[in-house]
Amino acid sequence: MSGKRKAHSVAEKTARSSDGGPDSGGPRPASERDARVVLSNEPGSFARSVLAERHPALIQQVRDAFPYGPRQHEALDALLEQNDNGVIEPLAPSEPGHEQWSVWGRELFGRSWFDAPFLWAESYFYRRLLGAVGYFGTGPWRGVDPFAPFKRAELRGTAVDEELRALDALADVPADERATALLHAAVRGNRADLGFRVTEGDAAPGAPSEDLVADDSARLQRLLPAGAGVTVAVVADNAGRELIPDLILIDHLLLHRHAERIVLHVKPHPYYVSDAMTADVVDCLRRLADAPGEAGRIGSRLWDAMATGRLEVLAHPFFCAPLPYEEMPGGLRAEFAAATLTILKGDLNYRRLVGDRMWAETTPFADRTAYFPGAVAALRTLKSDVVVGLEQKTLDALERSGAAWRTSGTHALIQVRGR
Ligand SMILES: O=P(O)(O)OC[C@@]1(O)O[C@H](CO)[C@@H](O)[C@@H]1O
Repeated sequence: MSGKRKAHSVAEKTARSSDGGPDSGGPRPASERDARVVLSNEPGSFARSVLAERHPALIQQVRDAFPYGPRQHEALDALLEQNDNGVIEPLAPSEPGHEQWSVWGRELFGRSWFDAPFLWAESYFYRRLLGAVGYFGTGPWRGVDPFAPFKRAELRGTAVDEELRALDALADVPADERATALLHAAVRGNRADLGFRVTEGDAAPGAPSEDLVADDSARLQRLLPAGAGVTVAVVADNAGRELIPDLILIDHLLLHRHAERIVLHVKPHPYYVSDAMTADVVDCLRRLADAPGEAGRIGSRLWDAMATGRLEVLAHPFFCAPLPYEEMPGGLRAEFAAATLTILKGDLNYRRLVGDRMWAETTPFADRTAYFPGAVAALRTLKSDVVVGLEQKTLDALERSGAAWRTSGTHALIQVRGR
């Protein structure tokens, strides 16, 4: 497993010069025609480090976390070998999702994992990992979340205790200030990404160097005036230390009538290590409700909101698909269209929202999200190369820093496109 990645400027120069394409050293293109799809075959690139370092390390962590039998170990060995040196193989016909993945992978099977689009390769890696440990099988490991130990340990940790205790002080802050604080806490919570920590280290959310490269928080709040009786969709990302602040923000929006109803979209099965499923929502609600003080009051209100339907959890299969949101199915599009605002959390959702391409960083966020039904907001810690909507002066300052600002998790953004 690697240590810290080299400063992105080295990797980026390598990546930009390697293919001689529009990204070779010059400014990145804004048009979809020219902005190349992120692949994992660029030497020194972040995407390559994920497949070459993060995935093997993750396989080892999963092996160590469970007393799997010979069958699971053999399947994990095979996945590791494929990931490192082999080619992409289709799911067995007996595997759930075989037909769908046969369509999604028809032009990629037989090619190196590194030559497939990064978004696709990573999504398929997690599907193959679940297959290897029997998650979708008919045996005793069916439905056993291979990432549950990591998510559980994080949720039970003392860091969460401290974050819950801090809510007591926040209870006395004026409501509008509290809203801004909770919005920023939800963004900082996105650093709590267990997959990210496999190679980037244990960066705690809210580190002092946290810096917003774009902040549309005021515009977001203007979209949700009190008493408007609207529905808000929240597309969750990670469980634990990200989902807790997300739920606290949701409670605030419901309590102060910034939303009459909130739909929380989670993953239908384990994904990207710490991505939240319904079981993780329940664990977080229990963690809140069992806590003393303001956290307990929040937990009780959210529990009641679930009972009355003001808070509803949905788990659409599309959230584990290797596709951009531009290709979302009609039913999900209708869900988002019915919401006054859809808030997407996290880095992967951002990549799927704007398109996993090396866009010019100043490409307007509104351009890249024009297809999305209704107003949309992204709350994201930067943990991968894709970024749009930056002002030129912000980009120049970030580039001058020479730091790996795109992938280190030290910077974040709140970007909004109104209706
Ligand atoms: O969506 P999240 O949890 O904020 O981040 C997901 C992530 O850890 O996985 C991908 C690379 O492995 C990147 O999108 C990002 O680094």
